[in-house]
Formats: sequence, C-alpha cells, structure tokens
Amino acid sequence: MVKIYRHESLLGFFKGMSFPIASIAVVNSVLFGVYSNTLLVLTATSHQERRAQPPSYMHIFLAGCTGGFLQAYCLAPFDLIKVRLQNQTEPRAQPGSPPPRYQGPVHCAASIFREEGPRGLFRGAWALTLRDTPTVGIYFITYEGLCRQYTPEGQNPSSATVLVAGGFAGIASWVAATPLDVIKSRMQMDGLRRRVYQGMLDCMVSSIRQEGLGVFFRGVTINSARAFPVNAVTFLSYEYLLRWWG
Ligand SMILES: CN(C)C(=N)NCCC[C@H](N)C(=O)O
Repeated sequence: MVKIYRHESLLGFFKGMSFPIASIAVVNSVLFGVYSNTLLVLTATSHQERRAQPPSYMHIFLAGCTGGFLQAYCLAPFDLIKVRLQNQTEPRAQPGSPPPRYQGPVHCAASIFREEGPRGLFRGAWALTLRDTPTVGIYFITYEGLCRQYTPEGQNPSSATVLVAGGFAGIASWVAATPLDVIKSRMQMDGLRRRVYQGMLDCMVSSIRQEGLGVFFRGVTINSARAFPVNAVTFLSYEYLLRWWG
C-alpha cells in the first residue's frame, strides 16, 4: 500500500475500477440468474419452496458450477482490461514524460482489439473458466451449508446469518480460486510485449520453478479481506430481492 501510494498517489488504489463497476451488474445477474434457473430445472422447486424442500448439495454444486462457467465468459473481457490497467504501474502522466500505454478502459479495449484482434479480448478466458467453474460451486455450497446450520428448519435465514454465510462463502471460494487466479492474471499479461508462456501448463510450471509453490497463494489475504464484505452484501441483496419479487 505504501509503495502504491508513494508511486502513484491515492489514485493508484482506484486503477481499473470503472470497468469492474460497469460489468459487475451484468456478471452477477448472469451468475445468480443461471444458478437459480439451473436449480429450478434440477429440483423443480422455486426459491420460496426451497426452504421447505431444500435441494441436495450435489444439485447446489452443479447449479453453481453452471453459473460459474457461463459468468466467466461474460467476465473475461472486463477482467482482462482491469488486469492490464492495474499492472500498468507508470506514475500518472507528468509534463514531458511519455503517455502510459493504455489511457483508460475504452482505450485499453480498443488497443487490444486493434493489436490482438477480437480473440485478444478473451486472453486468459480458459484459465478464468477453470478458476470460476468449480469455485462458484464451492461458493454456493458454503453459503447454503452455513445458512442451514444456523437457521431453524423451514424458516428463512436471518439477515445476520445471510451476511456471515455470504462473507464466508466469498472467502472459501477465493481461497480455492487463488492458485488459478495467479495463473489467469499472468496469462492475461502475457503477450503485452512478447509471449513468455506457451500455454497455461507452461505458465504454471515456470511460475513454480521460479517462485516455488507459494506463488499459488499470492494475494490470498487481500482477496479474502475483500471477499467477506463484498459477498455478504451480494447475498443479502440476492435474498431480499428474491423475497420481494419472488
Ligand atoms: C473466482 N471466484 C472465487 C468467484 N467467482 N466466486 C464467486 C463470486 C465472487 C464475487 N463476485 C466476488 O467478486 O467476490
């Protein structure tokens, strides 16, 4: 934090934020929409009926994985732009210094499109899909498991339970996702100047060789600290919106 502040001032902490904000509504709608509808197909029970007839953990996991798989494709271009902007560490343009490579999210998207073609916007999408498919399954299983544990049978979970279960679901899924998150971000940065990795496996092997197994847990603390409040609020909104409109 001190280094970012010294090098890039307060603005450094907000780098690449506009795109995630623009994408978050779309990506979460796809995730929760696909999850709910897959569960509906698998169990033939609506959200309201699910408290009386809880779905099995296998159905919850499968519905979560389906949601994770489909959301990864919507997320891929937004996530790529965020990673490219966050890794651009030149200080803000000063008089006389050359402008940064990407001048903002739209310029970044246009440059990738021009230089690498439409497929360039999906660089790292495979790693993202592998990261999100199982870990979103874990996300929903943790949430449901904790809610059931702390809610009397047949009742809706209280707001406090939803907040805590949502927060821990976020942490559990991010702990599981961090190894592939590291690889995904390296694949997304690869090709910016020259290609370093032959593919995902090569990226994993050379990362372990150069930095040891600890590389797979880089960023896990900050990911978890962010995951708790974000996912507590996400699940609270989801539960309340479904109760009002369901
Ligand atoms: C890659 N992982 C861990 C997940 N996709 N988890 C489920 C949703 C996470 C939530 N949108 C968040 O940004 O924390």
